[in-house]
Amino acid sequence: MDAYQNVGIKRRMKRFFRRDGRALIFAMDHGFEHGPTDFEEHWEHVNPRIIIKKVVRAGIDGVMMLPGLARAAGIDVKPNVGLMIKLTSKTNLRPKDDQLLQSQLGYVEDAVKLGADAIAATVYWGSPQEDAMMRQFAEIASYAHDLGFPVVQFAYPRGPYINEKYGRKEDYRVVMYGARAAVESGADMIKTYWTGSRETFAKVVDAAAGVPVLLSGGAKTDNPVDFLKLVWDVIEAGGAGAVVGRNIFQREDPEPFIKALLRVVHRNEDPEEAAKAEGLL
Ligand SMILES: O=C(COP(=O)(O)O)[C@@H](O)[C@H](O)[C@H](O)COP(=O)(O)O
Repeated sequence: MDAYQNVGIKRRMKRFFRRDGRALIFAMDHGFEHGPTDFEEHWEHVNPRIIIKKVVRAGIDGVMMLPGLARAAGIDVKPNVGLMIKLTSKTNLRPKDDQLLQSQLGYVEDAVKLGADAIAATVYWGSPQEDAMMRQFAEIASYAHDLGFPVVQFAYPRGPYINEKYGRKEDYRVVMYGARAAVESGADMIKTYWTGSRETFAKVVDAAAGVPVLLSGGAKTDNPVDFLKLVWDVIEAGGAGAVVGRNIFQREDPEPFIKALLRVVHRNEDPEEAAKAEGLL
């Protein structure tokens, strides 16, 4: 028989991942990490209750927020949608030397009180402050696991040595390294960068040794089909889906776009066909 907490972890994982083992998750921590200017293109989406209602209506599988935003809009994340609470962050206002550190801004207990289904934290692998983030993650993960919560690691290679050695943080060798480090530090889901090709992303998926790997969305593409194609490549490479922020809330009408993404993620639909089916083309 499974220990109680193992059942909790498995049940909560299913609130994000459908039977196909894939998930599309909406991210909304940008007001804190990037600043509210990220919402200027469609300013009404700065209001979490407005955008959360839209993404839930479109059929999103999960929503990721920081604790304070979940306090404002967590109630709009319907019970059939997974709620991921991220417990670490940083502002874009802090000095440059401190930009490579994510600090803890909430506790596992806060996520529990908010009705979370998963708990997330970022580690910048390769940062001069890697040690602090590793310890932070270990503490969060250990306690969350004891309570039956799956833990998500935003495993981002970032730091001067990475740039020196690999040229760019999206180099597959270093993304793969970050994904592996996430697995070995106890993550149940991994969110990371696109490596530029299916072949290289497949290696990241292999290095994750069965732990689901989700794409970190990135900047909005002007053509929505370009982003659908990117997510299609992730799926074809064995990725488990995507965590998407700007590509959703920076669009005037996010609902058909989310529906098209869901077609790609869950029905393996060709991106152009999915876009046509949802009236994007
Ligand atoms: O990791 C994050 C920000 O990363 P960044 O420092 O901008 O590379 C997350 O907080 C975002 O929520 C995540 O990147 C998903 O949002 P989009 O990238 O799709 O906007």
